[in-house]
Amino acid sequence: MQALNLFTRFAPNKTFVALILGLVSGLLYSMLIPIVMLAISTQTNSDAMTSRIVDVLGFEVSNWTLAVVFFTVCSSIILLSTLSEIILTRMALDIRSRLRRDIYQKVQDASIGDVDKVGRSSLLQALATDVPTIIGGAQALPGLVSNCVIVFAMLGYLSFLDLDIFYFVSKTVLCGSVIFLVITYFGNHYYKIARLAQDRLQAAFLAAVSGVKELKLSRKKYTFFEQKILLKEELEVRDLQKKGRTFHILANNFGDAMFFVTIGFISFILVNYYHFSNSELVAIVMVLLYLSGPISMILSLLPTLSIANISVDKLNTLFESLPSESYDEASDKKLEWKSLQLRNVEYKYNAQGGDNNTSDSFGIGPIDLSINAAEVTFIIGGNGSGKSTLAKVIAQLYKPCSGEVYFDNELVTEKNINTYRQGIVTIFSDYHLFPQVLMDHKEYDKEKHKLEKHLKYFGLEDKVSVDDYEFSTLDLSDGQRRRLALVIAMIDVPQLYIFDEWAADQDPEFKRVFYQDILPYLRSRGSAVLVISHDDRYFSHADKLVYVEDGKIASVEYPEKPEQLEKVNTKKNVDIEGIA
Ligand SMILES: Nc1ncnc2c1ncn2[C@@H]1O[C@H](COP(=O)(O)OP(=O)(O)OP(=O)(O)O)[C@@H](O)[C@H]1O
Repeated sequence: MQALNLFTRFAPNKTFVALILGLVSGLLYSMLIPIVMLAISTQTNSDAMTSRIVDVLGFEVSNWTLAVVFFTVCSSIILLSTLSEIILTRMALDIRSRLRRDIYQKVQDASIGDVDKVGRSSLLQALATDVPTIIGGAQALPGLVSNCVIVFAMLGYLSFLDLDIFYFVSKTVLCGSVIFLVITYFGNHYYKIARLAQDRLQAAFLAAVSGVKELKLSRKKYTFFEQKILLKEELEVRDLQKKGRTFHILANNFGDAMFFVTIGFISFILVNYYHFSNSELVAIVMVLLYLSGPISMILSLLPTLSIANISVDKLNTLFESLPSESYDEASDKKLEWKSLQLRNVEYKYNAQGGDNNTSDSFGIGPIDLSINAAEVTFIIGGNGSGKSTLAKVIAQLYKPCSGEVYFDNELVTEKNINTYRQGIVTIFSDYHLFPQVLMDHKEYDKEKHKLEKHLKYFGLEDKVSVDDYEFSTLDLSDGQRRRLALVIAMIDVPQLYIFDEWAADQDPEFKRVFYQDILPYLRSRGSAVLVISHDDRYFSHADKLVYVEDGKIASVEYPEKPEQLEKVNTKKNVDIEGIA
């Protein structure tokens, strides 16, 4: 029923209409047999028949009134099923799009820590598997309703034909349903485990794609990875789904078999105990045969709905793992500040629970630190000392477990965090380059020229151009990609820049340009600039040097400025001031 709840939540009107259409078409379908039976039974009265024969387009039509009713019902069924199919397809597409949008939104609103914990593979699997499975369930629903209506109406008609046979068939259907549900339960159980295994398979596949170079260069590693990880998950999913599907097929066929046994039992055994007239027996068997179609439909649709329910459960769990971290709708208005202060701030990975919640998970703090506008602060320290973690707390991407963050005198809360984030631009080591310029039309027209100047300044003008919001290519060297990221970052004038080892893969010339030209330039525009660096040669260019050791601030220094900064321009000799 989770699937039905989801549909009524996302598309209440369409779900309602689709169910009503299913119900009405079920009722109409169930009218066909009584109409035909009535037509046949009236044929026995030949006088009445002769009087009712009408000539239509050269054909003799007996029982004219019933014929009109029959064709009206048939045309209504065709009309309703066409309408229902259109509504259903549109509803399915609506729900699919809503579910996908909900997933995008959840990822956007959740904390980085939660998104990391859930992982790319689970999110992709939700999009690739759960959403289509739920849509399959949505499409099965009206068919299920209409077939249930046919079954109930036909059972009603059977009770009118013969009460004893009705009781017999009802009891058989009830017993059959219980056994069917028990067998289906086992099928669902395997599908549930298979669904969890699919997440692991997706993770393994992503690893195989990301690590294709490493695996290609080592047959030994590839064999181990393929046999022990990728194929292990692949075969597990396959085997679990096979078991699940087998139980579902058994349940379906058991249902069908039960039904045929019932018809046979009535036709060959019960007839000997009850005295039916020939026409009664024909009517009963016709009703039973007619019932077999809808019952078989219900039996095949129920597993589809059960699997859709498993996916709804999975999606709900995913959504619960991605709670919204703030209720602040970021405003476009930039909040200006002169100083960002961390007071007694602590952050610990996996602090909110989860499988990896071990007491020895890494944490930083308690930390007291100020980052000031128009100041270049370097964060330095050994590998794994917590520099990037600290930078992510400063960027308001990681929420401190304790302590407070202030922008000037304003405390960061769930109400204002998104707005403060709008004034921060970062290039972390796992930065992402979008192939498009993410600006609206007005801003793009205004900034395009500046973008082109920046590309030239960074020596990229022969490599990348921008046309109609699109970069011509992102197939660049690592150093060039980072330069392109900086080109984009510099378009804006944010309150705070954070660069995490930006210069690590730059050639010596661009390293110098970064430390000696770019950082002072960004500072001169009034931004606070935070740089994580291992380039000790340039530490003297910082206004403030924060040394981090084992998640804590070991020292803060204010280096003497070198008297004469070596002024070096890019290959194209464009002055940094010229790019503004
Ligand atoms: N997503 C994560 N989940 C759990 N622990 C993490 C995560 N990212 C980093 N860590 C832990 O935090 C520690 C500090 O990592 P961090 O990236 O902050 O170090 P760093 O000082 O920037 O190192 P480097 O100079 O090598 O970039 C690491 O030792 C690692 O164990």
